[in-house]
Amino acid sequence: MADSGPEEAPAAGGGKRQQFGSRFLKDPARVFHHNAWDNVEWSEEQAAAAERKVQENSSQRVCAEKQVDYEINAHKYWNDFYKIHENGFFKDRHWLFTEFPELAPSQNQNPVKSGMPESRSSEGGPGSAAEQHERSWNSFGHETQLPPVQESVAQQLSRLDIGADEFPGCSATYRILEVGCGVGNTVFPILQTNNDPGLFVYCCDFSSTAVELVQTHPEYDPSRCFAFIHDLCDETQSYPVPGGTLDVIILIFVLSAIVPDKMQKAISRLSRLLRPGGMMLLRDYGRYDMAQLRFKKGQCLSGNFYVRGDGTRVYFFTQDELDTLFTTAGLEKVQNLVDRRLQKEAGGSSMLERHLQAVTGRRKPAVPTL
Ligand SMILES: C[S@@+](CC[C@H](N)C(=O)[O-])C[C@H]1O[C@@H](n2cnc3c(N)ncnc32)[C@H](O)[C@@H]1O
Repeated sequence: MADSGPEEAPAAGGGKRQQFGSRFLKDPARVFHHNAWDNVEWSEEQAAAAERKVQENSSQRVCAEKQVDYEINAHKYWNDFYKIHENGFFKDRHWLFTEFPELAPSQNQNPVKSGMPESRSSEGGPGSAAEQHERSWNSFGHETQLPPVQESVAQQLSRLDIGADEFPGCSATYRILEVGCGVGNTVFPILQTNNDPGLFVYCCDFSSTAVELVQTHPEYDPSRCFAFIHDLCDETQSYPVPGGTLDVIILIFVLSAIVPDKMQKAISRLSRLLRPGGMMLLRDYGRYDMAQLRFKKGQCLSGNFYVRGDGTRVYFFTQDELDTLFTTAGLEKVQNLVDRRLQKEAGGSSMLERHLQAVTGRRKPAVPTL
């Protein structure tokens, strides 16, 4: 599996790594001195070549019958992915805390809140193709004894024997939810790094195999974390927290995995879980990422949406599209950036990789009702 996940660039002056990396290519003759450069712009010819490549690989679409299969069995394709790869991809997320300082310790400036939200929204109440994946994930060991993760959130909550006004993490003062958490490559670094006693981390994925791997991780601690199975496109499933109670929602390479016409509703539902001033953090594939350029004819589902050889799907965003999705969901833009990295390939040729770094957030305070 090729790994185009962000690497650590040495910091300017030997200090802390700067946001989005700081190894800039000032002298083109030095391009082969390092295997990655930050913030490299394409020439007009390169941009035109990328556009041609996408036109070419989009010219033949996957048939309707297969498209339906990829949609209704999406969770099964991801289960198969995790059954094959388990948690075997290792890459430390050094960029997590530099690019998303909201996840680092000492972010909990909120006055101690009661467990209950200001208001409840309708969300409330407990209620190998692998090489085509252009990034890799952290590796975590796990034990073999598995908890009953096939049960719904409601069943898990009833097993916890909590009342209707209580929910996991209800006494926490800083609540983070990661959606599409996979095997916990973001969740565990947060739990390891952020020792705020008021922190509680929720994480979900629609792959039961992935959630099992999180729940059986040796560092999974139910007093600090709640992992559950959840399909972010399923409007009939509720989240295990009331509306308006989350400080941060994280989406890392997950929005791109869902069908584009379900994205807006998914983001809008999530937005309602944020407290006023809460943040939604997203990192995902950008348009013309080299992963997009590498797709072959016959793998395109719809514009800029493709299926990999293992049946998992991926969309490539523009900044404007993300801006519309987030602002329509009632969020105000804090930051929306493209991370442009030039990665030198083993063969010597080089390509540009773009990962969108869109940090768009701060839910507007609710309009007071008369
Ligand atoms: C590319 S992986 C990223 C995993 C994780 N965020 C990370 O960066 O390690 C995409 C993840 O999204 C999950 N996913 C895809 N569609 C989903 C959906 N509709 N609801 C919940 N999770 C979904 C997949 O199971 C998979 O774990």
